[in-house]
Amino acid sequence: MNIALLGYGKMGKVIEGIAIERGHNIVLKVDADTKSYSLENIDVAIDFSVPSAAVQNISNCLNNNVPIVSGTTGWLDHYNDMVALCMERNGSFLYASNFSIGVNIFFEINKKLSGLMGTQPSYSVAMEEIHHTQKLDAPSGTAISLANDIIKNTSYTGWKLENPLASEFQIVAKRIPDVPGTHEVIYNSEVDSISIKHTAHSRQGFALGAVIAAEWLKDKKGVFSMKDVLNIG
Ligand SMILES: NC(=O)c1ccc[n+]([C@@H]2O[C@H](COP(=O)([O-])OP(=O)(O)OC[C@H]3O[C@@H](n4cnc5c(N)ncnc54)[C@H](O)[C@@H]3O)[C@@H](O)[C@H]2O)c1
Ligand SMILES: O=C(O)C1=N[C@H](C(=O)O)CCC1
Repeated sequence: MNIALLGYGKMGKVIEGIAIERGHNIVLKVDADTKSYSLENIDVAIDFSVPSAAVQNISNCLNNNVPIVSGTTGWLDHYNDMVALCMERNGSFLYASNFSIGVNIFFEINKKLSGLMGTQPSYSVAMEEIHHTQKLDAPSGTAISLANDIIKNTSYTGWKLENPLASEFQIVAKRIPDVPGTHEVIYNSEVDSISIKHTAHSRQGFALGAVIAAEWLKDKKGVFSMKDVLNIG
């Protein structure tokens, strides 16, 4: 496949290596200083850029009939607009807050556990996410995905980074040098606690998942997530 990388930072570079290993060509790299570019002859674009650029990058692909895989976080207020544009253009759009297989399995465990805990009022929930110090958004996109499933399955109405209301739970976002991504969901009662935790050891899992998603999306039309690629959940 001919791949365009929209964002050539930490993730873009790891994705490049994996895509080449899997026999693909990186024919375009777009970064903050790119003045203009053409999407001609691109089979699929992969966007790992910055929150302020994601909507423009995704729209540009959809408007040029280029399938787009997006892993950028921190722009989801505009997700429904991108879904609408994809439908209007009969395009191909796949977003995932986390492309690693392990986290997508973790998402399913979180759904199951929150379903069980939803009927246990003696437990309260909290979440902790840890990432490297260059991360622009907090909490992480992955933490927001986990939180949305907890809210669906329990009586919690929302989350806050600080000072949650009684009906909300706290997401603690820590920034520590070089941490690729750790997420923990903790249920606490007077008598015990249950926690589930995912620890990424590097960016390889995110990047491999994004390339697999791009291979999967290339000849499909519609709006998808990593659940569709992995056929889980
Ligand atoms: N979904 C996942 O699995 C996953 C995994 C890791 C990171 N991420 C997300 O991916 C994004 C990128 O992460 P990173 O660690 O590579 O960050 P990074 O800061 O290392 O790289 C981002 C790159 O985007 C470039 N950029 C800025 N403006 C741009 C524009 N208009 N068009 C294209 N590129 C532009 C920057 O110059 C930079 O090189 C973040 O939002 C992060 O949260 C998602
Ligand atoms: O390094 C990052 O930034 C990451 N972002 C994603 C998120 O916000 O959940 C995935 C984990 C790494």
